[in-house]
Amino acid sequence: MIELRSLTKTYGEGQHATTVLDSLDLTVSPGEITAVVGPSGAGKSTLAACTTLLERPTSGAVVVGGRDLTALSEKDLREARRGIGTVFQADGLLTRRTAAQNVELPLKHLGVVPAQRRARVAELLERVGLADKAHRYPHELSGGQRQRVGIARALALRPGVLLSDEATSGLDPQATASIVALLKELRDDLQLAVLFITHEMDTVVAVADTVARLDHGRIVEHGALVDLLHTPASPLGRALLPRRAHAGTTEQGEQRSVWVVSHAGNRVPADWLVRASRTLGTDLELLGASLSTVAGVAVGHAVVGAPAHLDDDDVEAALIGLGLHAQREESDAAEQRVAAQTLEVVA
Ligand SMILES: Nc1ncnc2c1ncn2[C@@H]1O[C@H](COP(=O)(O)OP(=O)(O)OP(=O)(O)O)[C@@H](O)[C@H]1O
Repeated sequence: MIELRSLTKTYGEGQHATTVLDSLDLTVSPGEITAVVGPSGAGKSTLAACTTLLERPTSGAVVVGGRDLTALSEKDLREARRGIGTVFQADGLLTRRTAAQNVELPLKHLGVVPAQRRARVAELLERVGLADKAHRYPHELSGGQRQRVGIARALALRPGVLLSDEATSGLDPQATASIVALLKELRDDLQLAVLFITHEMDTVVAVADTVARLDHGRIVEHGALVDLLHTPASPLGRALLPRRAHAGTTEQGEQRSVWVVSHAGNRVPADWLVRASRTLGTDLELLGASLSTVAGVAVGHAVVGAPAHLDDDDVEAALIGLGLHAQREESDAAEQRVAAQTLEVVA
């Protein structure tokens, strides 16, 4: 478990002081992946650096396994840091060492005897699916494989916490998916607490149990991924599953009302569109959808067009009656507002 308590980082002094992390509180429990997202300059890198105490926080506590790292002497801190494994965007592997030798490094530094080192390295490479690549050099591995070696190395000293700072950024979708699957396996098998810092919203939806949005050094939104995706009013939920704008007229020029529909829970019948159309006595039109299953729960939204002659209250009642959230899009301006909000979060 890792707890950041009232973490504050201020650079400079007096008039020139800039507070980059502002009394930030965040807890990641064992067996949980928490993603931290936020626009450029929000403080994500500073958060990563302060979590490992590579940067000293100005105030606040970083508690790992019950110990406040900020209160330790340099010697004790070196030892306590072993509780946090780190993986960064640049894999940081030594180019003239093989995968096995790279994974072995932290064990060597710690003075683990050779026979034990070999056994542990073999176990770690097996764990990340690279047992057959032990003697390859980094340039002989793909980006995703190099990142797996980095993860194996981060796990060498059996940390309880894994800090991933943009570890999947720059990887292709397939490699990202394989790293995401590996992190989930490690979360479950080793009960790791994973702090996953990223700017990639797709990856957040694939990997996170909980999500925190960082803005100007503060956590401005925080919750279970599924809850955020089920809350149409949540800027983070919208940024995680952005929607496209749809016109208020059909291709034939007929007026229609446009509704954004999302699952309010898990009890929505699969044929909701057919049922709502039947209730209203006319076909609703599916204009777009972004639906998926996260942790066994249907999430996402659909955009539905209804003929203009229908009463808004009737359309809303038909959709809500099926366990859906339904919100009528008022105008193009409303869409632009949503798009702007989404960009603000993602940018
Ligand atoms: N050493 C420093 N001295 C002064 N200001 C700094 C220092 N390091 C970072 N900052 C400022 O802190 C703010 C947050 O920077 P940080 O790199 O943590 O953001 P970020 O969310 O990681 O951004 P990005 O996604 O672009 O990497 C920025 O405004 C940056 O200019």
